[in-house]
Amino acid sequence: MSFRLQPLPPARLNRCQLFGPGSRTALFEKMARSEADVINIDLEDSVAPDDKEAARRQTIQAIGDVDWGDKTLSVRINGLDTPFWYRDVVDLLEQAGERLDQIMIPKVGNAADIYAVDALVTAIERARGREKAIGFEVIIESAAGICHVEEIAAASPRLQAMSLGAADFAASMGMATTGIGGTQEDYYMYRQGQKYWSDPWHWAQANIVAACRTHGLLPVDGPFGDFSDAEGFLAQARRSATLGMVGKWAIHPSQVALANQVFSPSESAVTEAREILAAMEEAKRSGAGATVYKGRLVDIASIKQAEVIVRQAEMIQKR
Ligand SMILES: CC(C)(COP(=O)(O)OP(=O)(O)OC[C@H]1O[C@@H](n2cnc3c(N)ncnc32)[C@H](O)[C@@H]1OP(=O)(O)O)[C@@H](O)C(=O)NCCC(=O)NCCSC(=O)C[C@H](O)C(=O)O
Ligand SMILES: [Mg+2]
Repeated sequence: MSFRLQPLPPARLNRCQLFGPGSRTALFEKMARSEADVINIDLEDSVAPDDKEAARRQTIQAIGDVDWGDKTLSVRINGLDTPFWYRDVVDLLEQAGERLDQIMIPKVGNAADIYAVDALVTAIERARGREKAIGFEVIIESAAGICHVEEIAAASPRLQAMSLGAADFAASMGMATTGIGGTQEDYYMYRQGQKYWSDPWHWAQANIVAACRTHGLLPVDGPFGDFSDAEGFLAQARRSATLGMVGKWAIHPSQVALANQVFSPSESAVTEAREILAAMEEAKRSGAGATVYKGRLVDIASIKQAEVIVRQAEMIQKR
């Protein structure tokens, strides 16, 4: 292990981030009543250019008016290549109350993008005497973003989470697909007359997880477009969880329970984790650094794995 310890990510639940357009006010109360841990009101791509101003105004109003409970409340601003983003930031920071937790910055390409938004946010926070520092979450959804993923993860102490945005990512990379996440028909190995499907999102996800874990951010899987395909969503989410991601977006309420199911540890996993911690305590007392649990080796690394599961279970219990 390097002498520099791996920082822990923010200690909060992020199993599901439910999105809704800032232009569809009728959805706000429904989003607030959902079981999602994070709410993302969108001012970016789900809002038509002519509706941007109204969506921004309605979003600011709803941040104060709606009871969001204990959810993390985040607003996705417009991209830095648009004329809308600075006004999103200024109005949100000047007019929305302290209930706003985060802003989500889309299509980030390098650390300077974060620096620019941070400078603006910091100036407004100081000028207005805002008490709570706004957190940032970012979307990696371009070739530049994935190339600079590590410097982006390190770019600001405001950063809490990083998501893969499969749709824009596929477009930026020139991928031959219009699917948003999930298995792609033509991405397969072929052997002896059989097709074996592989995962075209895997390498980008693994890079995001490594950057996030290095800098103490929450790695999150983005949207799965076909909300009528629950099995496809579950398979994608399970792969993401296996790689180390902590949650997934929902672009329709039907996906919330699916994400919560995958990213909550099962009762048996929690029991097993607690038993491993107890077995390792016992081993430590007798001066051993490793022991056998259910016929397999467990050691100091197993303690860290078990602690992640127990910490997650404790946060869920507290909700
Ligand atoms: C996808 C939708 C446009 C579908 O809306 P709708 O046709 O109204 O769906 P249903 O009729 O099936 O809705 C059933 C009930 O659920 C409520 N509903 C719908 N959507 C939501 C929601 N997001 N949150 C809460 N509740 C919702 C309906 O009102 C119905 O309620 P009731 O009548 O009382 O039964 C819509 O779901 C939608 O707009 N989704 C979010 C789209 C969005 O925000 N997209 C942006 C994120 S994805 C992205 O940007 C890509 C990414 O950046 C990348 O590059 O990968
Ligand atoms: Mg996008």
